[in-house]
Amino acid sequence: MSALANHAFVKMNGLGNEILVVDLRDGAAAPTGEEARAIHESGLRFDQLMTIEPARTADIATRIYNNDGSLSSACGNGTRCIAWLVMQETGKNRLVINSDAGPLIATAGAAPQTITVDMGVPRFGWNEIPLAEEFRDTRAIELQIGPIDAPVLHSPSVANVGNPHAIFWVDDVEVYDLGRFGPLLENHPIFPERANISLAHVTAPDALTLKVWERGAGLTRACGTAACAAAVSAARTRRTDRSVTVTLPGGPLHILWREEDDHILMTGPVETEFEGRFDPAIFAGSAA
Ligand SMILES: N[C@H](CCC[C@H](N)C(=O)O)C(=O)O
Repeated sequence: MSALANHAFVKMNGLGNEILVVDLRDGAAAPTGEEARAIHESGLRFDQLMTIEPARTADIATRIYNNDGSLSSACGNGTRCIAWLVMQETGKNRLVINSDAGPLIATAGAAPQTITVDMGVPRFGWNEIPLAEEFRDTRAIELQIGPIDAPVLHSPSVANVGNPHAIFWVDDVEVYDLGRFGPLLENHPIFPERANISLAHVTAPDALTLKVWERGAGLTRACGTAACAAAVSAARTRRTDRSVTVTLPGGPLHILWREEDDHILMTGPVETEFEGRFDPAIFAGSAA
């Protein structure tokens, strides 16, 4: 029987990005990808499942599962959610969180239930995204979708902010069928680790609108790492300044790509929805 049978969880969201938090500081084993997918498919739906785990060299550690069971090294909205929970429990207003993308610093925001996370430094090298072949200028790579002579989407910027992202620059995020193009681009052979796919519409030097097809999760109401990737790509292609408000379907995030050290600071809200325990029947079919 799975170690998660009857285990507690907290359902949260960050701007509507659905996050299921599982606190494993009681020593319970982390779920397998198959178990994470089984939880989602049981009807307890999420975009990402995030664990809270003990850490020797940080306040906590976390593991991030997409709802298809794949692991991600970064999740901005989910990191705000787990940081907020631990801050409520400990009274701390600053936490160090060990993630597969490295240590993240979370601090309590000025407004209630807002958190700022230092998401680290973006990487732009073709082999850091990663891409399957060399591209010297990752501000616009040769990738398009649609007829060769009249591509629907083309020349995306790519960035890695703990996970791989491709951002297509458009004049209206709603006129493209991202639900149809997203999986084709997510799984394109140019992305050996797949990629998160965004449509970005720059509306002012300090503002852009974003719509995201997430790797391993599909269309979501918000994606923190996509907001970070789009903000730094907009700045490096001189479309915006380094401090922008990114408006997603679920609402706005503020992103600052700090000049002095190139760290990305993401600020946004968290919301707690409900708590529960996993029905053992969820895991009946999984190998564990
Ligand atoms: N929703 C998350 C991103 C999850 C990324 C995941 N889709 C992947 O990279 O595989 C966020 O707020 O950053």
